[in-house]
Amino acid sequence: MDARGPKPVLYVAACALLDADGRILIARRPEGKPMAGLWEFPGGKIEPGETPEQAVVRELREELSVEPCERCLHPFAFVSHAYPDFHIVMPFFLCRTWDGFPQPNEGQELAWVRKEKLREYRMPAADLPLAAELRDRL
Ligand SMILES: Nc1nc2c([nH]c(=O)n2[C@H]2C[C@H](O)[C@@H](COP(=O)(O)OP(=O)(O)OP(=O)(O)O)O2)c(=O)[nH]1
Repeated sequence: MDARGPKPVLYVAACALLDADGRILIARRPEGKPMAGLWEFPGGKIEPGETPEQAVVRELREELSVEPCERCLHPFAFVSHAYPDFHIVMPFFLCRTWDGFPQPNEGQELAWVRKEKLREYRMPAADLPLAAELRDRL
């Protein structure tokens, strides 16, 4: 807490789609959004009443026209990170099976990246431990 009072806590759910070659899908946050230009894992805010899995399924559908089945989402790690203005809590899933071919529905750039190469893409601070976990544990 500081003079401005407690920071809001933001609950976000995200997912690494893994293709048959072991590459990971990342998306570049479009202009106009907070953290524009940084590369992130697909996902978004968890809405009231949603489970993290439901939030991931909804966000993948909206952002990428991809349909994972909920049971194909495997919990992998979670993030708890203090940004200057908010605190993010982010359950993070792996998914190897989905329907559809990822489309950049929100004008975002997409990239399929090998885990060793993730560090070459600038990511939000909260994602850095996730990129390291993917490198070490996949
Ligand atoms: N989707 C996603 N968001 C991340 C990651 N890392 C990270 O710090 N974030 C932050 C950025 C945002 O402050 C927040 C996600 O909010 P968002 O704006 O993408 O969510 P949303 O799609 O629900 O957005 P909106 O409807 O409010 O525009 O979490 C990540 O890997 N993926």
